[in-house]
Formats: sequence, C-alpha cells, structure tokens
Amino acid sequence: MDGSNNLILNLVTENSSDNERASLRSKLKNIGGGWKEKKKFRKFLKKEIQNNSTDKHKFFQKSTTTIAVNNNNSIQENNLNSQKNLINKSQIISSIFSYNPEIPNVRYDNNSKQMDHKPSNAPIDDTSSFKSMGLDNDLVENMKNKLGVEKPTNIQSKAIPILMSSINKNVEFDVIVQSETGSGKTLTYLLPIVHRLINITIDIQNNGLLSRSIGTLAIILTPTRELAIQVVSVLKYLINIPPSKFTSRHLNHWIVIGNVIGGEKKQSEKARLRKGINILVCTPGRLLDHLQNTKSFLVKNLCWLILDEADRLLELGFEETLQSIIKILDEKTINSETKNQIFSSSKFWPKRRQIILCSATLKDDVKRLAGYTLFNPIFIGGNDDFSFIEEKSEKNAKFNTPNQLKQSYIITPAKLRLVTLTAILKSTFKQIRNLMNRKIIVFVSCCDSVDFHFDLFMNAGKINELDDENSDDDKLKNNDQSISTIIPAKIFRLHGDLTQNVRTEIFNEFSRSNSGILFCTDVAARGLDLPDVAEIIQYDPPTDLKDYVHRVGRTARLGKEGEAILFILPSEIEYINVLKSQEIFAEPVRVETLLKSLATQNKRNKNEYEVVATDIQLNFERYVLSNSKRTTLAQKAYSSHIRAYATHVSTEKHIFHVKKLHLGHIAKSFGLREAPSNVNNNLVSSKKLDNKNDHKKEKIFNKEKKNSYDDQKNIKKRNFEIMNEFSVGNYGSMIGPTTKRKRKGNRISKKLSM
Ligand SMILES: Nc1ncnc2c1ncn2[C@@H]1O[C@H](COP(=O)(O)OP(=O)(O)OP(=O)(O)O)[C@@H](O)[C@H]1O
Repeated sequence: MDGSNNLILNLVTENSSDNERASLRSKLKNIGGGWKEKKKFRKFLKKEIQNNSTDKHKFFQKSTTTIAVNNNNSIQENNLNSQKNLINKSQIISSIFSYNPEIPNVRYDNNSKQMDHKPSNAPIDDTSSFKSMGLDNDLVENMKNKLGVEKPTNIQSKAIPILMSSINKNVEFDVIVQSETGSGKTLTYLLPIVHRLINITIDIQNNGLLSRSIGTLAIILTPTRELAIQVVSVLKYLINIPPSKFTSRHLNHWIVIGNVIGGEKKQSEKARLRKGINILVCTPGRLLDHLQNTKSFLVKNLCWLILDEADRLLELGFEETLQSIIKILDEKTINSETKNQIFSSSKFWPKRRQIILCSATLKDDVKRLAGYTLFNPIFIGGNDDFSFIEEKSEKNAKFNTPNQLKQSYIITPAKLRLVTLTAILKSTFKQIRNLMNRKIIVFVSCCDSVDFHFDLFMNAGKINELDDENSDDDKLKNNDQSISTIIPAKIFRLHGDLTQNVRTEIFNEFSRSNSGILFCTDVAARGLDLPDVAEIIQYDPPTDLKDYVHRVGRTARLGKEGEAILFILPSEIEYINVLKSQEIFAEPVRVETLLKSLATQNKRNKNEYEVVATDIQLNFERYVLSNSKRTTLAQKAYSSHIRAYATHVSTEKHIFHVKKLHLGHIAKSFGLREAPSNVNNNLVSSKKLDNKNDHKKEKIFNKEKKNSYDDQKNIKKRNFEIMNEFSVGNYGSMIGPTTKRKRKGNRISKKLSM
C-alpha cells in the first residue's frame, strides 16, 4: 500500500487458510521501514493467527474482504504522509466487515401485530370545545388566534373539566395527569390556572389591592431549563389577552409571569422575585435556593404547585430537593395564618393549595409521593377514565407511545455503527432540496459523545483542508449551526455542559429551523416541543425505558406523523422484548439495506457497499487521527460512552453490561483504530471484577450512588444551577482518583463541574 509505513489493513477473517497466512507473511516483505517495524508486524501477525484459531466469538461475515484502498481516490491514503500530525506510531486498520458478532435472527418481514395508526394525541374530532368546559371566552379566543388551538385533545377534554370542577363544587383534590407525549399536557394544567386568575381579577377588580406584590400564586417545576423557558413562552401567549370581543370588561390584569432557572445573576433573580412573579416557572435546585435564601420571595398565597415531568423530578438527585421544597412550602403556605382574605372571597380562589403532577410516564414513584403528600389524588389518563389513585392498578401501568409513530430498530455490530448512522442521515438528506424540510434528532449517551459526533459530521468531509494542527482550534466553538461537510444539512448540538446562553440559542435556532440534525443527550428528551421533528434516531439506547418514551415523543406530536429508529448491538437484542412487554412494537431494519443505499447514493453498485462503507469509515478515522485534539475528543467520547453504558437501570443490566462490550469495536465507532489504552486498562480490570464478584461491585456502586446523593444534601456543596441537568458521562469522571480522600474530593468537584 502506498504510504503504508504507518498503516496496516487487517483483512484476516475467521476462515483464514494456511495459504492466507502465508500471503500475510509475504506482506511482511512488503512492509517498509527498519527491523523494528518488521519485528512489530511479525508479533502482530503471530497474535492474529493465534486469535484466529482460538477466538470464541462467532462471526457473521464472509471469509474474504476486498477493499480497494489503493485504487480508490476518495480514500486518499497518499495524503496521510503529508499529514505531519498523524499519530506517530503504527496503526492497525481492522476491516469493519470482519470479526463482527453474528446478528441474531429476526423476521424482517412485517411481523408485528397490525397496529392502529389512527393518531392518538391529536385534537379530538367531536363536538367538545374549550368553551363548553367553562373556560373564559376571551382566553379561548386568544388561544385560537395566537396558538391555533381550537379543539381539545383527549387529555384536555378529560382533565380540564376536573381541574375546573372544584370552582363550583367546593371540593379540593390533587391531580395526576398521565398522557402520551405531544398530547397537550402543558395547556391542560395552564388553562385552568390562567382562567381562575383572570376571573379573580375581574371579581375583585376595583378594590385597589391587586398587584403583583401579592407574590407567587403558582409554581411550575420542570427538570430542565429549556422546558421552563418553553412553558413561559406558552404562558406569555395565554396571558396577553387583547381587549374583549364579548364584553365591555377590561382585562388589564396584574398577572406577572417569569422564570428562575439559573444562568443569570442570582441578585437579579432576587430583585424580580421581590417585585413579585405570580406564575413562576423554575427548575428545582434554583427554587430551593431562593426558598431558603431569598427573604423577599413571597409564597404564603401559593395556590398551585405543578410538577411537569413529575417522574423525572422524583428521580434520584431531584427527589430530596423536591421534598425540601414541599416542606418549606407547607410551612409557609398551609400553616400561614395571614392568608389574604380579600382573594379568598372570590369563588375562583382555590380553598387549598393544589398539586398537579404531569408526565407521559408516571408510575410507582409517583404513588410514593402521593402516599404522603398528595391530598385526595385523582388520576387522569389520556386513554382511561379518571380514577382515584388507590384504584389504579400498578400492573396495568404501561407507557404509551403515539399510535401514528412508526418505530423501528437496527441491529448493528459496533464497528458498523458509524457508517450505518451516516447511511441513515445521508439517505434522509440525499437531495439538496431536502435541506429545507427535514428535522432529525440523534440521541447519544453523553455530552462528550455529542461533541465528538457534532465535530465529526461538521468537519470530517474536509479533512484535506484541515491538516494543520491549529487550523481548526475553534471549529467546535464556532460552528454550532453550520452545514455539515458530510451531509447536506445544518448540524446542531445540545447538552448540559454547554453554557446556558449557547443552549438557549441552539434550542431556539433548532426550533425555528425547517431542517437540520440535532445531536443531543437526554437533556432534550423531556417535554421539549420542537416543531416538525420528523425522525428520532436513538444511536445509543436510553438508560431507562421511560427515556425511550420521551425521546421518541419529540416526533409524532399532536397527531402528526413521525419515525423513530433505535440502534442496538447484537448482544442487546433482548431489549426488543422489553419494549414489547410495554406494547411498544418496533420493526427490524437490515444494516445491509441501509449500507446498500449508501452505495447507490455514491453512484456505486449497491453490492459494492462494503467498499463505500469502508471508504467512509477510513475517512472518519483519518480525520480523528490527523490531529491530536480530534483524537483526544474521540477518546474522551469513547470513555464517557463506556461510562454512560454502565448507568443502565439495574433491571436492564443483563442486557446492557459493560462486560459484554467489545471495547476495540466500540473504539472503531469513535473513529479510533484501537481502544485508548489507559481507559481500556481501567475497564478491563473492571470487567475482571465484574466476572469475579458482580455483587460486590453493585454494592460499591450503590454506596457511591448513596454518597453522591448525600453530597447533594449539603447545600454549600450543591451547584444549584446545574443539578437539574442530565450531564452524564463526563470525561473527568474517567480519570480515577487513587486514594479514598481524593476519590471523595473528585466526586464533589465532578458535581461542581457538571
Ligand atoms: N388542543 C390543541 N390543539 C392544537 N394544538 C395544541 C393543542 N393542545 C396543545 N397543542 C400544541 O401541541 C404541542 C404539544 O403540546 P405539549 O408540549 O403540551 O405536549 P405534552 O403532552 O406536554 O408533551 P410531552 O409529554 O412531550 O411534554 C404544543 O405545540 C401545543 O401548543
């Protein structure tokens, strides 16, 4: 091979015959360089031959793999010599089509049960209307004009009348709302609140005592800042009601809305709270901070506490914060004897504080909260009649995904992951005109992986322009909304490690955009209403089944069509049964089908897909290895990915276990030709530990989890601004401390830097 001083293409396959071995040996003669290189290669060859005869893995690929490295211009291996920064050691390029594990047998014909594709989260097509639920005429008109909302959805038609019923009947209760993603839960809880506040204004308009200084009347808690920002923007539309068309009444109300989510100076948040925010949207950490430290934050008149994405708010890391919040609110509201008598004279004023929990995935954990906090709780489901929580059988609780959502999965050996992802993205954006009409979200497991894939798809197509070590220093920083050099599409990225300003900017930009690919972590999985997302790619499976439901729920919203595809490794096939047990049915797609489409797009015969895919993979690898910064980025992503893999919920550990991973193959999916050795060593030893004593490891893990939970109790150590983010798998966490004290210190500093 030209320029092969640093590159050896590994074409050995399972059935290597003696002849093939002999031919490999003959390659030795062709290897350039001195005796050292030859010795190294001889050693490698010996090992390879040994491996071939003893390898326990099953391989599904053919016995020979032909790759036209030298003849294919697009590979441009010749240029490697000119790249002075290429990692300065011998590189073994293993073929992505050899040594892959066998792909389990699944039926590729349409074998799932015939599904009802009638949209399940669309506005309902009958005579029900918002007016008939008793909502204010001006509010309904305003909603129609500004949000285009005319007919209620299933959950709205069930829940809004119940949330309004206490106005006349004088009965009070807390409410749990569970319905599919994209079914309009936000309006479900906002409309009754806004309706009541408007009517309280009208009821007691002229007594001169109404002003924002009454303090906070409704608190809406969300797990992420983006969701909080989104809720505030919906509220803005609802609250700004133009002069009435129906009556001569004036709706110059005093209702002030706002958020405190961190990301701005605490002093300015304090100042806004002092003036009074009547409907406050916030993230838990920040709210607790203000409840504890902002004396002028008035909550004694609080009437509503909404937990949006309640199950997420009740998860480890949030739960304790939530309990502290509710405890303080109890002290300051229920026990408060200074309730404003004037307001309570209006029939629209709730007799007691109401808690409303909302999510598409509410289960047992909510009942736990219900057990000791909720008052007379009522469960309202999109597909069920309402019931009191005691009557709701836990066993029946299934997570519904929208009927019209087309779900599929692809069993991809680790080495083929990157090219398969490229194939999907390329086929989606194959024609330039599609640039204007397709939005895709790609979920990966950690922030470092988002950064890596963002950079790779942004820049790897122009590798030849980037052969200077310093030429692309700031690429990652500056190119947040630019066109990919691999796919004709804009690329975006979103994760919890970005600054709040950047996050908000990207979130808004992707929302407004007609087209693009967003690489993100689960920070974008919950609640975000990003318009017209056509497809969700779960490149890394979610670590919790609930996240599956929320991730795929970013498409197929409000009756619209949508597609979702899940990548799994051959060893993870059991996960499909887990999905089935939740009545989530996905159709299998063949890797070869996608790779063949890649070949035809590249104007090659579809049977040449191995050549084309290898081309693309080699180009990625060249890009990753051509600059130390890019290599480090890939290594960090690889390490964090493995780390994140270990965080799958315990009930799925038998499917997703680090010890099942082939680390070298995983490295390949990060454009690396071998697994980074430092990380590898850590993981290999942890694999050994796994095998030796899984129980012991679990114990250690649980203890660490508990300790990290304890750290959060310490208010001084808690970083309120970020504890609400899903910032999994930082590279920092891979650099293991050596002593106990260091380990503790590291845990705390990790928390502070997340
Ligand atoms: N009745 C309606 N008619 C038309 N549009 C609606 C209606 N109700 C809500 N919408 C719109 O539907 C979209 C989805 O609503 P929303 O975000 O509240 O869904 P959700 O159920 O909270 O989803 P998720 O579980 O993902 O958070 C929003 O853009 C909202 O404005």
